[in-house]
Amino acid sequence: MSRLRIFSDDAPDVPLLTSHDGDEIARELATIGVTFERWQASQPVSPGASQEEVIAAYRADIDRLVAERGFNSVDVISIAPDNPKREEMRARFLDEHFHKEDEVRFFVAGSGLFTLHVDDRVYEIECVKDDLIAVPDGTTHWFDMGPEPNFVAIRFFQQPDGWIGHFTGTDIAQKFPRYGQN
Ligand SMILES: CSCCC(=O)/C(O)=C/O
Ligand SMILES: [Fe+2]
Ligand code: NI
Repeated sequence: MSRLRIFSDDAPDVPLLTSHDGDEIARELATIGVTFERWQASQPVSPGASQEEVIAAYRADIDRLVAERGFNSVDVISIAPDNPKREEMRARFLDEHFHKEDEVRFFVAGSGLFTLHVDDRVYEIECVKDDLIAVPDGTTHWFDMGPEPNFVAIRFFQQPDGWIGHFTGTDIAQKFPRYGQN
């Protein structure tokens, strides 16, 4: 189940709000310019589906988003718990960073934990199957796929070079819960 927790950035142990309600999550995130939606596949997506099959199942929503936001490319990233590179893949996103484009991800399967740092608040969002999150460019954040990562996600890119992270050098991400800690 999707979950939003909001913290003060100096109190990682005490959530100010916890919600599993999709409409409430969308409302809270909209206050910081983040879009949260739930999408339904137009046809079943089997566990071993190709990129093309995954994209075809969400074609209408993908086309809508591309028309609204002008993306240049769309790809599918997939990681299983036995991936031999899982530790380095996890580590890549664990520290606070931002992008010079919106970070837009749709979870076709599995889950992951996005944490956004906006002003003096921290917004932790557990995204699960069917969740779309769009984080505005410049928003400082980190992402934890957990020690046994398991997700398939569609990524949308505006810039031609794909994923580029700008790391802030802070240690705030280490002070907040890792995925699955609570
Ligand atoms: C679900 S893909 C997430 C990894 C990523 O691209 C990123 O920038 C996390 O912050
Ligand atoms: Fe990111
Ligand atoms: Ni709960």
